[in-house]
Amino acid sequence: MARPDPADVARVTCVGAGVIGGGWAAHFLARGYDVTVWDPAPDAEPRLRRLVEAAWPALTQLGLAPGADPARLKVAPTLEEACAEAEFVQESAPEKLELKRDLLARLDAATPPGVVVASSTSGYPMTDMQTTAADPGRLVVGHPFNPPYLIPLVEVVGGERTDPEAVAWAARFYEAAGKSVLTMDRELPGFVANRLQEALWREALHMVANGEATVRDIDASITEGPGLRWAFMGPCLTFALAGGEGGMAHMLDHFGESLKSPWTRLEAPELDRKLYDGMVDGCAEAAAGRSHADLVAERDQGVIDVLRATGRLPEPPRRSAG
Ligand SMILES: NC(=O)C1=CN([C@@H]2O[C@H](COP(=O)(O)OP(=O)(O)OC[C@H]3O[C@@H](n4cnc5c(N)ncnc54)[C@H](O)[C@@H]3O)[C@@H](O)[C@H]2O)C=CC1
Ligand SMILES: C[N+](C)(C)CC(=O)CC(=O)[O-]
Repeated sequence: MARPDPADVARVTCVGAGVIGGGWAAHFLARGYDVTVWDPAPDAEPRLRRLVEAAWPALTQLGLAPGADPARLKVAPTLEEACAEAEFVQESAPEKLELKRDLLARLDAATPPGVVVASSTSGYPMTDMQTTAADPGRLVVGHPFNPPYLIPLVEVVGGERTDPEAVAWAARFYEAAGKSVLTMDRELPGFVANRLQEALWREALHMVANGEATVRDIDASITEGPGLRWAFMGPCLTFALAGGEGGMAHMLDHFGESLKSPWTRLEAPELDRKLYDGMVDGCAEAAAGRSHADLVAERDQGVIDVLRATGRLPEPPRRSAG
């Protein structure tokens, strides 16, 4: 078994180098790891290097590990070469169940025995993805949030055939890599945060589909409203304060009944052409001329400012992982 101590990992492999795989690569590079990436798309490498370059100013503000350098990013020509010396593998391929199943089995075959392989899946239970791997025991979910180089949370959970030791190892590894870990002891599609986000998202889509609110209204209702509180106090404690000095007990006595009135729609709306175009056009209008790169820079600075303002800037890494 070639599973190093989580704090001693020096070489990480990222498979799939899109929004999330590229974001993971930037995070691990900034934390001083040697990062090898494999992605089958012909344009993957220039896309990845652009993403890392765009992320680096934010990462520099947060503090780089000694020796951290984008030059320590290597792009491998094959999956097998990418995994041959990996001490940890993060899979971030498209969210398609069959693809994940096949890919995780290939990663398992190509990675040294015992090394943990984590999937970035947004919601598939590992039990459904680990069905064809020869060693399903080392396969875990490590669900990040975009961008993984700034949002601390990663949700960690195993499947029915995952070795609990691999789950515990992954949690310790992510902590050593500067993440904030929520370890789940059972599987739940969508884990914790995406179940919450999806409920809100379904409702947003219904409101746009029905012409009840615009994309701008929906975004402003969060950024000018509950989003300000959620950055530092979750929905439960926030609502406990809605009960005044009576706290959550008074909140439930007062507003419990209204939960039964049909405020929200739990069925997803049909994603027809009209809704699709309404969301795409609404977002273009809300962007108000800002390019994708502008929005990424604005978001990155915003996250750093919120972390700083709420006293949660991560400790800068003190030593190189390599
Ligand atoms: N976009 C997001 O906000 C988040 C996405 N995730 C999860 O991360 C994973 C990746 O999503 P994104 O980065 O958004 O997708 P993406 O579409 O930006 O990137 C996917 C990458 O995978 C590559 N790819 C295609 N086939 C592949 C294969 N067979 N093996 C390896 N790589 C392959 C593509 O070339 C592409 O570069 C998904 O499981 C998704 O659910 C998790 C958290 C947030
Ligand atoms: C859109 N998404 C469901 C893929 C988002 C996530 O999984 C987490 C995030 O970054 O919000």
